[in-house]
Amino acid sequence: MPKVLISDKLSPAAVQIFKDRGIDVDFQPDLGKDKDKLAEVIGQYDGLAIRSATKVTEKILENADNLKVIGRAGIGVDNVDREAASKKGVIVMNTPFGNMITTAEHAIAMMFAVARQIPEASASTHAGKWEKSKFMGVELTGKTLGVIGAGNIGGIVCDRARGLKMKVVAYDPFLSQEKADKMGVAKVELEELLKRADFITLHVPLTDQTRNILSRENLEKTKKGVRIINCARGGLVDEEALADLLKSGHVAGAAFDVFAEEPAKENPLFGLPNVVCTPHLGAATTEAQENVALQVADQMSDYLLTGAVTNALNMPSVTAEEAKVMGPWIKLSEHLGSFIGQMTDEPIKAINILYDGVVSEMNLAALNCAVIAGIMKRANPDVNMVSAPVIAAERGIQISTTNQEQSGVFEGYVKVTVVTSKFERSIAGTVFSDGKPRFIQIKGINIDAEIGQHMLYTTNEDVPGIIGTLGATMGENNVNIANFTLGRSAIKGEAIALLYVDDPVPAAVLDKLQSTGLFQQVKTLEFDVA
Ligand SMILES: NC(=O)c1ccc[n+]([C@@H]2O[C@H](COP(=O)([O-])OP(=O)(O)OC[C@H]3O[C@@H](n4cnc5c(N)ncnc54)[C@H](O)[C@@H]3O)[C@@H](O)[C@H]2O)c1
Ligand SMILES: O=C(O)CC[C@@H](O)C(=O)O
Repeated sequence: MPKVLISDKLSPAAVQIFKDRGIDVDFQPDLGKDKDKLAEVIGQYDGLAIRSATKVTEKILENADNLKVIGRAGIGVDNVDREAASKKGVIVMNTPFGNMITTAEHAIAMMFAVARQIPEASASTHAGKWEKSKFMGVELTGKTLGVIGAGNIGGIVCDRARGLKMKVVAYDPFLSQEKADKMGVAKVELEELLKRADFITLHVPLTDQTRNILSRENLEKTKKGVRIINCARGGLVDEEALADLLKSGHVAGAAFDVFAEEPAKENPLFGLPNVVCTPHLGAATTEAQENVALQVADQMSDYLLTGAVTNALNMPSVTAEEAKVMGPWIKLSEHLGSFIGQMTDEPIKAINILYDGVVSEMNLAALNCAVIAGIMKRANPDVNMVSAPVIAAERGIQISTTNQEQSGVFEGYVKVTVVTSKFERSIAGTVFSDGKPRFIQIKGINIDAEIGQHMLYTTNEDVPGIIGTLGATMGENNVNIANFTLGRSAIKGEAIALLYVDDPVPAAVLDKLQSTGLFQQVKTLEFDVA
């Protein structure tokens, strides 16, 4: 039974889902804050469900020998070392939609709060003062809202702001003109947004491109009296520069939910007038927390129990239905990769994968991962479909794919070709109606080989006596043959044999075959047929 650790304060709904799905779950909501303890226990778990308090560092991952999936109940995964997770073969998934409405509403609430100085007016009223003239606000109607990042949350903010009769301008290099028109927003460059906006709200992830996007220089380009809202990530705005501009009166107000350092105990913005701050509450509603907890528990359970992949950031998605239909093709792809990997001692420069017929309509991204994993396992048996593409990219291996309509007698097949500086090698395979993968072509020679755990591959010139020699040598050495497949390029041309045997062929038997002088190549192969 797979075992999952919940190391942050997730809604109890998640615990119930895991239990209902037959997963053993440990709910330890404060463990995420104790990195030493987490590193000590993580090795026991197949899954880790988190919010933002748990930091999944390279060091934690080093100890996570059984971990298969990390599920973030939320959107931002900046608390997970994704690169280290990918290299370790651990899927990282998030719940991109569960808290988007709640967070967008928080941004709108922050905009109202800063426009009307509600927190300060409330504190003053609580204190028995009646300072009516002190808290003069501004209307939102007719004002221009500048939205930086018009994705899921930014898109909802645009929609709500239009409902408030604001003019909306959006800066997002990935927003198409068509989508902007549909949303009723003006797509602008950042410079123009800075010049035009009365309010600016940020909804981008923190990346190398967005870090400090509101730098001192950019803040100085804003309209005098602008108000700035950040409910996305700390680090997007130069907080020192913003504090200076608030003090000088250039910026009229700011509303921040996220800070460069969190938990924020000290910050240049703290204590300044008309700065509204909340402690990263963007996603903190009952509805959103329930949504993300249910989603993350379902997604993680699906993966651990069926292999279905949803909302993964380091692996193509595979639905439960696809996982079922594609299972044998994924296995075949891994075997094809494994054959090539075991046969190739040279550094690989490129991998070309051809998908023909029925398989060309499947989820090719997942099949590619399986081929690459099969190839890479030769060098590192711990490689899986998540880590293999990362390792291949690190090694500069070019991956290309072609898909074509059914071209021959098979309903579909996969052909893998690797290119090294010395040669090209290819192998093709298919899945028969019994759901069993078969090799159907090696080096352009047609065969029909069942795939077993232990196999022997030989190449030779097509002359009489080869079958007898192979059979007799195996028999004399007590190696039982389960299946024997032959193929040749032409009469007296190049010939190959694939033997599926019950036990690994001992090295002494390989030497004996080599010493006959009949074979160009004699090679044992192992396949993970489980
Ligand atoms: N405060 C909170 O509690 C809270 C809750 C949820 C999400 N968030 C954060 O909100 C942010 C946005 O989340 P989302 O779900 O809308 O993400 P999203 O991926 O749907 O949208 C992000 C948008 O940013 C755009 N973008 C990327 N790079 C850009 C750049 N250099 N300049 C301009 N635009 C760029 C993308 O094209 C995309 O449209 C994330 O950082 C997320 O972590 C915060
Ligand atoms: O879990 C939270 O409270 C914050 C979540 C938020 O930052 C997110 O990126 O989804």
